[in-house]
Amino acid sequence: MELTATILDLDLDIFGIAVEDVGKTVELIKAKGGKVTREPGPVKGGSTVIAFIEDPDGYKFELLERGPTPEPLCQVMLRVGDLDRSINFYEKAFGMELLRKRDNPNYKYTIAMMGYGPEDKNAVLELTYNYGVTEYDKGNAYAQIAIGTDDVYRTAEAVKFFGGKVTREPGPLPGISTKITACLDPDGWKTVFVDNIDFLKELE
Ligand SMILES: C[C@@H](O)C(=O)SC[C@H](NC(=O)CC[C@H](N)C(=O)O)C(=O)NCC(=O)O
Repeated sequence: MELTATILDLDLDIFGIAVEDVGKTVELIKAKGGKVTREPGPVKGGSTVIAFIEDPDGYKFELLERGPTPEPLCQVMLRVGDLDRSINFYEKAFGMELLRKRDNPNYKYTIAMMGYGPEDKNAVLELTYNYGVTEYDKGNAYAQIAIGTDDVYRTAEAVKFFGGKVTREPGPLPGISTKITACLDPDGWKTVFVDNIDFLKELE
């Protein structure tokens, strides 16, 4: 079995990109030789027009039809094995808000949108629970999301307290002194937290 294909065919996350016309975007992608894996049309069980595409490495992107937005990279979808456990973790340890929850019994899944502000203006995490599926293979291609924090030390404490695993203790990165910490959520999905002020200094 070919390893890379196996990993990328598994249940890796999907990045969501908001575009104003999914049909036109898909035409452009096809014209440039890109791969479209799901043609434009309403999402099953809903009305939002979506399409799926893959980049040359096999990462999946969902195009979602929306009005203009300051943040087109609008979602990262993570499949989780226990939705309430994940909602609780992202609320308490990461300080996110449950923006909405939608059950789709016809297609046997429930999603919970988690974020730091409304979905039309901020990138959000889309936690997906497939009925009866409690574990996923993660492969070794996808790495992490990064989130800014005002205090990496307190963040790491909160992560430990609410059931996450700190994989990189908080502190400065050798060489550039930006403070970071890294952790796994209860499903093993990784996040790196970066000190907000240190990060801005890196951009100077
Ligand atoms: C608009 C917003 O609600 C969506 O795009 S949901 C997309 C939908 N998600 C799922 O089906 C999640 C469950 C699935 N079993 C999984 O694990 O990915 C989706 O992908 N729909 C596909 C379609 O063709 O409509």
